[in-house]
Amino acid sequence: MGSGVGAGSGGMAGPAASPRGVAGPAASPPGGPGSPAGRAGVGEAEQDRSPAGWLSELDDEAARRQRAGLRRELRPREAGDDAVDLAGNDYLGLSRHPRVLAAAADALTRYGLGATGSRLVRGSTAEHAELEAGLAGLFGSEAALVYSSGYLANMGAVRALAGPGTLLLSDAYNHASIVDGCRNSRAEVVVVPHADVAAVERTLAGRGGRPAVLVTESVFSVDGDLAPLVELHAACRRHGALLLVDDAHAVGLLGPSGAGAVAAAGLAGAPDVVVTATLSKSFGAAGGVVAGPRALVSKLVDTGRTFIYDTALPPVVAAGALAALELIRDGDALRAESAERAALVGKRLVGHDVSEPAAGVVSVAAPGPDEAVAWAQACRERGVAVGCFRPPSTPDGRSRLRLTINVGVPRAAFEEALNVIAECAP
Ligand SMILES: Cc1ncc(COP(=O)(O)O)c(C=O)c1O
Repeated sequence: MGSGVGAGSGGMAGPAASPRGVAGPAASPPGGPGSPAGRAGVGEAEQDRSPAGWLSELDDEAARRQRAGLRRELRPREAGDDAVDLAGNDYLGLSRHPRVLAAAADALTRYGLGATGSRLVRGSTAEHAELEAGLAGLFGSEAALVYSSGYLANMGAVRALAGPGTLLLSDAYNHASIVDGCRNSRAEVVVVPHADVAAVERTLAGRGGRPAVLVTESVFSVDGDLAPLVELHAACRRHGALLLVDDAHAVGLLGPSGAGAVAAAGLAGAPDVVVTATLSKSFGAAGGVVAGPRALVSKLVDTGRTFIYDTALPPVVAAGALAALELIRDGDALRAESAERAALVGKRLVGHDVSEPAAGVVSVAAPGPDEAVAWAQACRERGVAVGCFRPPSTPDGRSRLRLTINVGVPRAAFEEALNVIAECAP
């Protein structure tokens, strides 16, 4: 494995779970199985193999994570939680849209709660097929395949495109699901500096006849910046490499009819571009998708382990996502509102280092991790939920609040929330 992919996945330290998978040196929880720290606590002396010994080892690991500031807390959200949501990913507010709920309720009575089996056994319904056709239409691809999560879609797509003998380039800020897909592929993985076209070009120039694939997010999940897709694609074309783009944070918000950043870049349907996305953000639902050539989808159905050996997305969710897809296609007004609100953040938080939002994610830099935590906590106490990111979820020196634009929040409440943030983050 090349440099960097071993840096870890799913690192998170703040109150909110990190959507990012590669986050610098400490991203792998210390004490993880097989890690030096994990072994150190057991000691060089005889290891206690009894159940009690194992439990005490787990306690030791937890204590080490506590000391390193890596304990995470699950905070159940109650149905009536009236915090203004600037932390979730329900960008278009569709998770509660009446048409989405009606479609899901109807499917619930027809199919019951679960899919009852994997897609190839009992889990495929007309709703899945319709959703796949609709998503292929949205992305302008020949075909699309729905997964039970975006995580599994990314794992499956990377594995299908890259294997032993492939040179796999992965942006340094890619999501954990991509990082894990890279590890799982057994390709030679090179982590390229974030959004660095020249580094991609240089790395591809050294591929020496091997098949090569570049994988990147479009809109990055923490800072909300947009990868230079046109330039990255041109570099890939020059070197005969494939481009795999995770459009999770752009679908619904960017591009014609909300088709995403790949479509906005004029790359929809390009034969050397594959798109993945999740239905858990703008769709307000759950599930993931891989969109690309029919031959790729056929390979995924025949051989993709994260597709074949996983219980299907529940039909109730597929039906809700299908209704959300229609709303996304007709959602120009929602997209305009989202863009307006995103632009408002920088204007209201004057004096702060606010990122230039490409879509629905805006980050506000904090001087350090303690300030980021204190700001987020103060906001929460005043009824505003914001994301808080600090190392190891972010690189050192890049602690920040992550604000997401949810147009389901009434405009007045959103604007008042910005005032609260300005006061809580002096
Ligand atoms: C960029 C990106 N890709 C993939 C995923 C995984 O999607 P899902 O939550 O549907 O598994 C996420 C979610 O956090 C994400 O932010």
